Amino acid sequence: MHTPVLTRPDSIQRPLRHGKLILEDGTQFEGRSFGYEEGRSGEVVFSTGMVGYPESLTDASFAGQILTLTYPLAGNYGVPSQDKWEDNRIHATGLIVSNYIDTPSHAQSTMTLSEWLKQQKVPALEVKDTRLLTQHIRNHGAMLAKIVFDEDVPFFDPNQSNLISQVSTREVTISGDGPKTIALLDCGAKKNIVRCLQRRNVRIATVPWDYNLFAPDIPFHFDALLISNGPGNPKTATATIQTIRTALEQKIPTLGICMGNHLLTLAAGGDTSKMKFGHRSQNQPCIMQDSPRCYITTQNHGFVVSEVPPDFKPWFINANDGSNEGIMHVSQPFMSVQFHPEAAPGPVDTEWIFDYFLEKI
Ligand SMILES: NC(=O)CC[C@H](N)C(=O)O
Repeated sequence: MHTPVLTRPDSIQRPLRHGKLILEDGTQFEGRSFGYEEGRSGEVVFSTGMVGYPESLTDASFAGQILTLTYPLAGNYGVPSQDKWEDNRIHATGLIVSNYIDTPSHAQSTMTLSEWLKQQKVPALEVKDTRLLTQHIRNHGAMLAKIVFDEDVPFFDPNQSNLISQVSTREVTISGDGPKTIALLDCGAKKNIVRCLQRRNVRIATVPWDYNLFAPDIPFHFDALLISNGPGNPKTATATIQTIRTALEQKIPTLGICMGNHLLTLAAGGDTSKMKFGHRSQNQPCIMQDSPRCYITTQNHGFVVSEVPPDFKPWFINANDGSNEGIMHVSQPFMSVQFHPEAAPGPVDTEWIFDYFLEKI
């Protein structure tokens, strides 16, 4: 009887190339490379989500960050086609995993995670003990780090520069159709924000982070403002903060998402600060104020609202650590959330935030 011979794909027998993850306090992790082999530096962060590496890597909010996945397997469902990504490229600076799986199995997979990282020129290491790395970040706080191969690279602090200007769109784009128009201030917007709005029959004018929405000659009329997610330190986006301030003065309904929560806070006279190690996962519990409801949310942020602006009240509070998860004006339709109602990846339990906002317009 014929015995089938099972051959392992060539890619499994890939040559081993080692690299190091070096933290700013000198801690080092040896790792096996499965991405592009060039040194890079940024801030090392961890995400405790179990899925969603295609969405997270293409989320511009991760620009400047080396993303550590605590779920022990990565790569096992491959990489979907570009229309499923959150932007048309990988934004994360690097990727750290425990076990890389080079034999994906998924109906929508078009390539392996390793092939994708190499194509996109993003380094990645399999360091095995991602638990130790994560405990280290939790104990000592967020820190700078670099992935190095043969040549050393200097540390780079992404929170000192305006990263939003690097990832925002350069042009005005009109999409969707409906009686109302939302101006979307693109600070690095995930594509699922526009997809969620398009499903709700609104017209969307996506504009650059520093676009002057109040210039007399802008080519569209808008009824409301949406401020997107985005990378880095909110205090560097001074042009966006100024635009939001004018929108509030003109009583334009405004919704902020994640970076948008920070920028609305700063525009309205509140304050933001950096958290010890941030929230990155798809199961962050947020309690809606004045209600018994707790929502399970997707999050990815290192900054937080530390001072709610005058005439605003907290809208959501994190059930784990009591931090602010959203604000709402006491009388005007101005609101923002720290989590991602557009999910991608993660639960869609808070997509109603879009409906709630659209009702206010
Ligand atoms: N997802 C986001 O918009 C992140 C906001 C900001 N860059 C932070 O880290 O807090």
